[in-house]
Amino acid sequence: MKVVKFGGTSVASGQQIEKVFQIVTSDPERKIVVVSAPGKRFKEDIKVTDLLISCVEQYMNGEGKDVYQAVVKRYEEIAEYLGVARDVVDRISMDLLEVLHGDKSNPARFRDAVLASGEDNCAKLVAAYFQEMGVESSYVNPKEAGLFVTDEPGNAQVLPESYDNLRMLRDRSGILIFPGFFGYSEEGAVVTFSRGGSDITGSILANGAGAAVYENFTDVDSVYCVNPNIVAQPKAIHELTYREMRELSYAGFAVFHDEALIPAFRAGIPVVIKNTNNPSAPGTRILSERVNKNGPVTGIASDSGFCSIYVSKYLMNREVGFGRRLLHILEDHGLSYEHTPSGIDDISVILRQNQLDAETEAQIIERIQSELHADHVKVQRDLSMIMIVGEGMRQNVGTMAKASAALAQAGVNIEMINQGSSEVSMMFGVKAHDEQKAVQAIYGAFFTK
Ligand SMILES: Nc1ncnc2c1ncn2[C@@H]1O[C@H](COP(=O)(O)OP(=O)(O)O)[C@@H](O)[C@H]1O
Ligand SMILES: N[C@@H](CC(=O)OP(=O)(O)O)C(=O)O
Repeated sequence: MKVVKFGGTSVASGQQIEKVFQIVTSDPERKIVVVSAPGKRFKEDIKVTDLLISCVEQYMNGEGKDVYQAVVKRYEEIAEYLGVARDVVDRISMDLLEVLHGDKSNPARFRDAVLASGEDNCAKLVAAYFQEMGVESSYVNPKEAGLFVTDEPGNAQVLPESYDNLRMLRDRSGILIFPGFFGYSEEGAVVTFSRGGSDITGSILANGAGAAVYENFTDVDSVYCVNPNIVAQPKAIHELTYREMRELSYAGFAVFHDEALIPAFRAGIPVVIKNTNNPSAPGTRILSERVNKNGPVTGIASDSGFCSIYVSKYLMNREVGFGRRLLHILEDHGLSYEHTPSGIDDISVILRQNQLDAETEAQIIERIQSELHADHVKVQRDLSMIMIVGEGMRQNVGTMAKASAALAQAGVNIEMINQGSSEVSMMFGVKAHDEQKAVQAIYGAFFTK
């Protein structure tokens, strides 16, 4: 049995959902189908989830209804194209209106309820279409199926008991259409995963239901060794380990959510990334182990929006607890960090800069100076992190030298280097305006020579 997930681009229009139908019904093993909310139909289009975010703002501020109408229009157009009965869309528009008029006393909860409706309504529509096509199928609600999550709005994590509950899905007949992106807290509230989280739902279901494989359908033939929006027609990756993919997704490969690997990995279920628009292409397989047929580097990922807090103090190396006290200050301000490259007398803490407003920055600098007696504290904003990943890097000498030489040749100044302790990754920090140039230079050094 297979669990199959279709991303936003795969359910963006009636034409796309026809392809979904063909793909699902062409293989009797494809039994559990996870869908996202309708995504972009063309480059400048707006995803339904993004429309719903605007809807939340409009309804919180008591403004107009035009975004609500734009959301309903997306479902209307899909239903019309597919010939789905009008009352299905009427129900969708009434349900969404009810959510929008619901309790707003907890804005994060209200937001999650509205955002989750994007996938929930899409699953209802797809199930109705499959039924009209004469295929036994049903919409499955995550609460009824037992997908329970932590009560962290916009950032839920699956609760372990969900896996046993979801095993029961195996016994249901027909094709099950399951909305991605959200589950329910133990108190019964809708809570979403982080953005792109329908990938996570698919992986949880694959684990719970004991699937033989988790197929993730998107709009590219494979995972490429570099973001195709940065390098034109990059090399395709045919096989990756879970560890490589987790590092690459975490560092910027938006094609698959980094938190979606663990549930499949724990159950040893292979993940296959495939293209809805070209389903016969073999795609990319993500497995526990692979034969290393490529060079030391498997992929190069990058992401912007980071800042670093640089702290120096003479004899820092001898001061027991310095790092702990520094991180404790960040913890007090509710900040999470990504990396901590360090030297003898200095340490940098890298964070996502959207967490650090000017006021928090000033408070933190003041505390580091007064409580830790640092010699120097400096915050640098607008950094990008570039991650080079590959299982083959463990046995290879000179990867760092080759990458830094490529950056020097391209005129990119390296702000910091961190050799990942996992031994399969290394990271370079550069100024955000150098990100593309840096990725292209490293790609050139490892993949075109
Ligand atoms: N290394 C990569 N390989 C393939 N695609 C990538 C990579 N990095 C970024 N992407 C982008 O990820 C997109 C697919 O992810 P996403 O937009 O979330 O699709 P979906 O609608 O299926 O969820 C691709 O169209 C591509 O632009
Ligand atoms: N629709 C949600 C969840 C998701 O996974 O979407 P997509 O499959 O389009 O990445 C989002 O936009 O975040």
